[in-house]
Amino acid sequence: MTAASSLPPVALRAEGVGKSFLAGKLTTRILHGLSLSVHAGELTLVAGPSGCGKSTLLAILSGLQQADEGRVHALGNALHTMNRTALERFRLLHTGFVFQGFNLFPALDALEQVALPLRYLGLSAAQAKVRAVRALDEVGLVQRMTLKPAELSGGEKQRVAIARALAKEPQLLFADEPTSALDAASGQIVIDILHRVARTHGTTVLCVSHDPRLIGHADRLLTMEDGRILSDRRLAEPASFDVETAP
Ligand SMILES: Nc1ncnc2c1ncn2[C@@H]1O[C@H](COP(=O)(O)OP(=O)(O)OP(=O)(O)O)[C@@H](O)[C@H]1O
Repeated sequence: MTAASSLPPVALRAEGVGKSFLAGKLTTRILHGLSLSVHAGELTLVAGPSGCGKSTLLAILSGLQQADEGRVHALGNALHTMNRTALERFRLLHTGFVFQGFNLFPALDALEQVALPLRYLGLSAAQAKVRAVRALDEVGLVQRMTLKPAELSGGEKQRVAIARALAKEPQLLFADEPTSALDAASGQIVIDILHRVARTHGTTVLCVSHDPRLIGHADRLLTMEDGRILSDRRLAEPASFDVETAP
């Protein structure tokens, strides 16, 4: 496959996805028969105004929530047919998450934060430590791995959260407003890391955000409004792709 002339394989596909929420007695439709494809090894950014359904879309594409209608395929798996247990297993094996609020344990140091989920994957303590150190090195935090969240800056906390997600070596990385709580410089570092992860590991990175600083760093920008995709813009040449990085 020649990189510049064709797109990488599709890692995530939504077809006719609809979602409604009940608030009090009122049912509000959030996603309106939305369809999209996300390609492997790219950083795809979903932008749009607050409340347009970005986080709901991310939750459905990652198997955190189920759509009311439509079909969702992730790495070839039909998420819309899976029960809760199967979805949990899918997420454990294939996905990493980064959220605005970091979601770190206050009592654990950076190394422990990153190593802990690896134990759930069945790695020994020694294997988990090796992988955790490697992931912390990748985000430039190996020198600070004995520090707890209270001793780290916001940007550093988010980098620990990214390292925790990366250490699992997921094929899919989902980021929900990863830079919103950060100053410009820290936000820049975080988005650079996410882009590099997509390019060097072939990881499919789907990021939802209304932070305009992210746009210049994405390979592709999808704009949402009122539960629909309004525009789809490619910002960089498609990622080069070969069988070694294919999901
Ligand atoms: N579990 C839920 N129950 C009821 N309403 C919900 C639920 N989750 C989301 N919503 C509503 O769905 C709409 C879309 O929410 P969503 O978080 O997907 O939007 P968003 O584009 O990510 O917004 P923001 O940029 O502010 O995070 C909002 O009006 C929200 O209140």
